[in-house]
Amino acid sequence: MPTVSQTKSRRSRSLRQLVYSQFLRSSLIPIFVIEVALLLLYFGITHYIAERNIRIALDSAKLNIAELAIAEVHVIDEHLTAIERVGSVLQAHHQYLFTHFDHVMVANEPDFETAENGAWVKKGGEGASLYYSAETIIGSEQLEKAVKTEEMDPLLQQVVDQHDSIVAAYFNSWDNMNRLYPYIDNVADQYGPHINMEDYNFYYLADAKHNPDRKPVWTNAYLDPAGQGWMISNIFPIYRGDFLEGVSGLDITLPQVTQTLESLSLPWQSGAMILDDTGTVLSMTPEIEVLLGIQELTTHEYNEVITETIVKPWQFNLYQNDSDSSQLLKQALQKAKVSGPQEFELNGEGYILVVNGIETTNWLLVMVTPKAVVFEEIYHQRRISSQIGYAAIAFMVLFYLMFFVYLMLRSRQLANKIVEPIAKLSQMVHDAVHSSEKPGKQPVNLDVAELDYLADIHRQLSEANHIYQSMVKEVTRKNAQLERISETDSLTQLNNRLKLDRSLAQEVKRAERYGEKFSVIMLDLDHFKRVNDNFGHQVGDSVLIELAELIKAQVRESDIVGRWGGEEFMVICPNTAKEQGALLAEKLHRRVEANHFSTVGKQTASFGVSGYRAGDNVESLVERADVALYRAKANGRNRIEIEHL
Ligand SMILES: Nc1nc2c(ncn2[C@@H]2O[C@H](COP(=O)(O)OP(=O)(O)OP(=O)(O)O)[C@@H](O)[C@H]2O)c(=O)[nH]1
Repeated sequence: MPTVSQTKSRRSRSLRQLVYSQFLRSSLIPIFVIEVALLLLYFGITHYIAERNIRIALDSAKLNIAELAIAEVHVIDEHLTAIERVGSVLQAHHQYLFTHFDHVMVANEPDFETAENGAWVKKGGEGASLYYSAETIIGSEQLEKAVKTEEMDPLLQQVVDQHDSIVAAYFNSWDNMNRLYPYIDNVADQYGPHINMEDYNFYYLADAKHNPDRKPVWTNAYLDPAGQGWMISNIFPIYRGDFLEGVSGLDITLPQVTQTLESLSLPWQSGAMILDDTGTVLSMTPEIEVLLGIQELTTHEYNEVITETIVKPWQFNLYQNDSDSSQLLKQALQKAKVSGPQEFELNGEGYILVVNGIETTNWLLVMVTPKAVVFEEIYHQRRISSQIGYAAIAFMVLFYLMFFVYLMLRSRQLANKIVEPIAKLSQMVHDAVHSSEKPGKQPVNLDVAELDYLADIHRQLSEANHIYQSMVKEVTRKNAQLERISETDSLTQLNNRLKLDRSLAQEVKRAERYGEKFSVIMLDLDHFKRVNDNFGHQVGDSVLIELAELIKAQVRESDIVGRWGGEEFMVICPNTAKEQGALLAEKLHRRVEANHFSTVGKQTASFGVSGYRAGDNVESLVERADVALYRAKANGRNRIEIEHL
């Protein structure tokens, strides 16, 4: 017998699934949606704030850097102006010397000699060194100049000794004389035999053609012939009247310029460089070296004599170097000149570039600031915000998983709480429907009031149903009893005429359908009237009862025996041909004849036998048996007659 759960419809969902899906819809999905929305909001807001902060910080950084750059330019400008002031003193002194050349008196004349290479130099090691190119013929004029310019030495010495940034002070004459402090021991070897002053920038830049205003002039970076490496010079012409006697100068090495640059208080790990008017990097801080991928020139190995101006290689020229970094810097620089601080990107890093002119020299101070440093704090904040966000996501996922498991368990519990009593109730109904047992009177406790109520109603219904079923059974039994009575002869307890008629009809149908044979025996006691007359009706009745039992005892179980009426009986023999029916009649005849009936003694009976023929009905079949019986009576009784063919 299937249980309730087994008979569950396949299309319907179980109550447990229903409860679970309701939980899912009403709790989990809304929570998930809200949490995702909150996270999106969080990330959106923090992103917006960070971007806004970056924009504000960028603007303020640009402003700060620009202001700072102006201040730094002032510092450099002042530095250069201070050197120019020193130069002016030197210039005034040298001009005075030449203006009053005739009156100059020198106490201790130095000794001179012609070096091996033909250059004419001062001996000794006192004051400044003196050099005359071998190409200049040393006459009295040259000797006088060499001697009288000894007057320059104390001031040259003082200038160099008192100013850290000035490494050398000198005077170069139009006829290729060089007087330079500090003293160069091997000056002839250092300069070589020939020097043509007009070939060097530290001379020609100050001449009448390049410097008609006779102002102090700053050279670009060049390689010092005097052996001090890479440097720049502040030079100024020395005129006697309109005649250019020569050019005096102060030397500053590039490392010193760089030192000045590095001493600037640059914010945010900014780098700085000074560009001269040709676009050559005069000096740069290490940050710019990294950016440009070149190393600043500091020292120089003097393997050869410097015979002309040697400027920095083309790689140092921002306009000529075609590397990506140089090009980027150049573009940013040109834009910055027009519209202020510029942003550019190099190797995935963002930078801010600011440029300012250094008035004194016409150079440019370029400051480059990495954005990452400017925004470090903001980036840090953003990283923290992101980390908080990711932690929130992780927490949310964890929480959601835990909540999911919790709700699943809860929903299962709830589903069980609802499902189990319903299943119990369903099983009860199922059992009650399929069981004949009387339902119990005890009320059922299902822990759910509504279900208990339902169960109680069901119990009452079951009780009523049980009573109804009992009544139906009783009625059925009575009906069956009535049917039996209606088909039974009350005297002999054999089948009555009604039952015999029904059986005959049934056998006729069966014979028609299956082609079976069957036969009918009709028997009638002979002269029964006499029994009644002689012994009374009651004795007659008992004779009939005795005969009924006798017949019953002789026939098969499958034969149908009945009282046709009065003292006339019938035996229906299914599946029995007429001939066998006749044999049975014979047997009955002998038994009746042999029987000693109580009170009345011997009795006889007459028999008529007929067999089913195709096309027969009950009437025709019975009539032929009846005719045969009549013939038996007519032929003397106590005999058997079989129907005629
Ligand atoms: N005691 C008793 N007698 C019955 C019953 N039914 C019919 N009889 C009698 O049976 C007798 C039948 O008589 P008849 O028809 O003349 O037949 P018979 O005397 O047997 O003569 P045959 O049949 O010609 O040999 C009548 O006297 C009926 O009253 C019954 O139920 N009980």
